[in-house]
Amino acid sequence: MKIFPSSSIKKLDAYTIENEPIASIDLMERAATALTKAITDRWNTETPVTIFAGPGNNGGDALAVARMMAEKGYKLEVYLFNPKGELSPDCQTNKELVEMMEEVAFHEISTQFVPPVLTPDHLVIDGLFGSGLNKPLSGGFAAVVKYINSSPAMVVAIDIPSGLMGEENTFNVKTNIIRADVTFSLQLPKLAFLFAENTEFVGEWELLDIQLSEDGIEETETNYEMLEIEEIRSLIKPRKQFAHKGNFGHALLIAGSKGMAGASVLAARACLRSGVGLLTVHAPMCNNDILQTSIPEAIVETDANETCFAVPTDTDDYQAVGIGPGLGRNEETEAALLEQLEHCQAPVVVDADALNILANHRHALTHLPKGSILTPHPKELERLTGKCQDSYERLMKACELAHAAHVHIVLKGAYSAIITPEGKCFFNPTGNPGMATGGSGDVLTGVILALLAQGYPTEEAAKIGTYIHGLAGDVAQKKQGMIGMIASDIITCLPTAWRLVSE
Ligand SMILES: NC(=O)C1=CN([C@@H]2O[C@H](COP(=O)(O)OP(=O)(O)OC[C@H]3O[C@@H](n4cnc5c(N)ncnc54)[C@H](OP(=O)(O)O)[C@@H]3O)[C@@H](O)[C@H]2O)[C@@H](O)CC1
Ligand SMILES: Nc1ncnc2c1ncn2[C@@H]1O[C@H](COP(=O)(O)OP(=O)(O)O)[C@@H](O)[C@H]1O
Ligand SMILES: [K+]
Repeated sequence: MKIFPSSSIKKLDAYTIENEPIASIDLMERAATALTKAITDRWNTETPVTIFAGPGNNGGDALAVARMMAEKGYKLEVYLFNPKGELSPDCQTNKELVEMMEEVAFHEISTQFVPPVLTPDHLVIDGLFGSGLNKPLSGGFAAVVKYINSSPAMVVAIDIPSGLMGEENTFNVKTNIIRADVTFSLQLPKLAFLFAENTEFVGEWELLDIQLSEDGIEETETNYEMLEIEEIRSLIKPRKQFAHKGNFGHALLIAGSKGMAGASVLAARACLRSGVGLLTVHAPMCNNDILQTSIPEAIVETDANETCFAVPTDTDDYQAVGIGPGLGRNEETEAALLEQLEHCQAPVVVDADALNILANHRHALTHLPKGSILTPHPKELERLTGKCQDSYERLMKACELAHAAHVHIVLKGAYSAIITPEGKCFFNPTGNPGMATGGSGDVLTGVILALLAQGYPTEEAAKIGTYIHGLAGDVAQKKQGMIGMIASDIITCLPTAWRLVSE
């Protein structure tokens, strides 16, 4: 599913109007019908409703919703803010229709605004501004937003909370943004919905289908997309009847140190549960017995060092290398990692401590093997790029890094972003907060490593791996609950996740 910036949404709107064809007022009617259904499905006619409409088409939507809800018997009060004495044509049309309805208490505000009483029983519908917002709210509009936010009423936002920009909010005035409980967004999600710091504004969000032109969506380019199960399913290669383990690659995992054998065990198990033909784990001597007993399917190659990774190994026989989980950061490991990366030909998944080491040797970032993937969580990314003020800036910096280093980046978290060197971002919808537990990231490294070893192109390996990892987390959450689940449960649920997307 594509995610468009506000500028493209306008074009898509125009494309639909021209090519369906449909009059813009009828498209607004379609949006309002979907919005009214979504709202009336949740709140009954007993709910006192106060609607705040702005001068543009977001306000037009709100006024059309007011008319439709009044027709269904809701008791409504409507405030239309028109300080410039200028409304969009469709907003004007809907104003005239609402004005005529006796059952609606309608107020058009040009200067003085006496705020209505809002109780905890009230439902506020926010239709002040939508995708046409072009600067932070200020003056009278900011005052209305603050009033709504300080009220005890439930708030539903139409399309996007008023005051929130669709993409970048780094320099926005946060106090002047509606804090919605629910956002009913039209057709496609906005990039801003995917950022943690915006949940306080967006609340729960739901998409409403208003049948914007499918051809228009297809033809309109964007750098942002949400992954969907159908795409992942189409990427997974079926196994041939006469397949043998040689067809599924030999992966090398360089992981673990004294006290952190667990990270290597988790990554190795996840790799084996993701279809790899053979797996060798390179580990310090002290972890040999742990690995041999806990993962009989893996081959263990011991480092010359007792407690940490210190001697680079030959990677010629491997189709992919995973490096980082539980590696530690001592000097010997640092030197070994840099040398290992310099001489490696196979694509590498670089995670955890390997990323932290690279943060101290940024020059090495531009010499990573072709097809490599970095899997940082936000803190690890900031060690590589410098501090970021918010998720949007972090995403932009990750895009710059992916471009400069010619690597793919999986920026982890809720809606993990898979970023290509060309600047495309694919957001992952699977996963849940139960995965915020030590070791979850090690599991992801193992899954992506297995896919690279099987010969999946880098972008596909990152997309499939991230999606499956989250899906396994969702299966684990259903079985164990968010609080009780641990990283090993994600591994246990990998087979079910694979079956869900491949059978
Ligand atoms: N997606 C779709 O296909 C469909 C979309 N639809 C709906 O249309 C909505 C978009 O409507 P829109 O383009 O008219 O913009 P909207 O947000 O109402 O505001 C524009 C007005 O605000 C003003 N303005 C801007 N910033 C301001 C500020 N800080 N402070 C003060 N004023 C400010 C700006 O004035 P300007 O600055 O340009 O003079 C202009 O007058 C969309 O969110 C959805 O609800 C559906 O109806 C049908 C299908
Ligand atoms: N709230 C969440 N929603 C979805 N996925 C999450 C959430 N929290 C964590 N995850 C996933 O869990 C993994 C955590 O990785 P990481 O932070 O590296 O953990 P660790 O270092 O403990 O292995 C990532 O893949 C991340 O996307
Ligand atoms: K709004």
